[in-house]
Amino acid sequence: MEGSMEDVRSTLLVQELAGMRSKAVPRQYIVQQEDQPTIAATASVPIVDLGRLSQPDGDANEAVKLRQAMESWGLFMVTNHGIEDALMDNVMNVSREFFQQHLGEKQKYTNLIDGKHFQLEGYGNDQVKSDTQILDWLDRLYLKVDPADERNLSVWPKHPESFRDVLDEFLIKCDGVKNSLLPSMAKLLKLNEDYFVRQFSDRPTTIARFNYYPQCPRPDLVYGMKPHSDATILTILMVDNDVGGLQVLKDGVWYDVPTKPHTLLINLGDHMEIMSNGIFKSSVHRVMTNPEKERISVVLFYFMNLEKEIEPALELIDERHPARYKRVKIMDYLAGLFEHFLQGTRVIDTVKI
Ligand SMILES: O=C(O)CCC(=O)C(=O)O
Ligand SMILES: [Fe+2]
Repeated sequence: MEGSMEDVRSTLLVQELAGMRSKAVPRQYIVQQEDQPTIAATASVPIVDLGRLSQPDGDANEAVKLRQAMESWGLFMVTNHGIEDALMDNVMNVSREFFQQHLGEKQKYTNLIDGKHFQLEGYGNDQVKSDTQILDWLDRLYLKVDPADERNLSVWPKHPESFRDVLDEFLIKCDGVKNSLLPSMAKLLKLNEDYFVRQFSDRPTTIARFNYYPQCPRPDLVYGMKPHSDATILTILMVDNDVGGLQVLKDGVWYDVPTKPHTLLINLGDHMEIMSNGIFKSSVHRVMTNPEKERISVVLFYFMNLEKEIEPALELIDERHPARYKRVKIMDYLAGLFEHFLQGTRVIDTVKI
């Protein structure tokens, strides 16, 4: 196959593959012709000023932008969010330092138990389930950060030394950002202001995921991350200051999401779409690779308590507005996620009425 390099084990870390500086990529990374990356348009992704939005009487302009973002893009940028530039830079720096270490150091946190049994938490790549699976051009570190008493500290990096403290500080700040956004989102639906905040009141789960996308010789054939939507209520995403690559699908067209240093990106997840009975849209997004530059992103996935069920807010349902999604156990929802991701289909379609 064009551009392929046949003899490389699929389980190599992408960083190792990139280090070989070959002009070709192993065939496991090459997507089917009909799914190959296409040219994208540049988007005017909505930008919401959080300071203004959360003023006591709200700011009508910001609320209009938020509505547009929630109803059509499913993704928006947030400025004036109150997180210091220095903290954001620190999070990026410790993440970069982690990925730049020797492989042996990172393997201490591997997501393969005994070198073969895959677990979500830790450092490595996606679970490889079959020979025909198409792999993404990234390595990642995946940490469950909440509930805090469920942290598996054996996969939390000890180097760089400040990693844990910096992450903890960032988590607290991002929780504040989330909690300032949620009441405005509820207001747009005429729900009680604390409707969404309440969903997080009883042992919610938060995952931190650090994505590392090395340079890739064939951005035309390979994805950094395949198209998907997040199975969260919402996701906070901090992307590389100057290397783009994230794209979002709107009305059937892929748009580049421009980089804008020190802003945060908010992705609405499937569970927000379900709770809003489809008024809000979760974003379908993907990541392109870059032939010259590596890229890092830091992602916080916010779920409610995984033992619970999710359904459209009852306040939004009446005879004229029937429920558009079935009630579903979050655990069951998540169980189907990876398979759908590989197939390029969406779990949310399976719960639509
Ligand atoms: O790296 C990015 O910009 C996006 C990552 C992402 O979509 C994810 O981790 O779910
Ligand atoms: Fe995502």
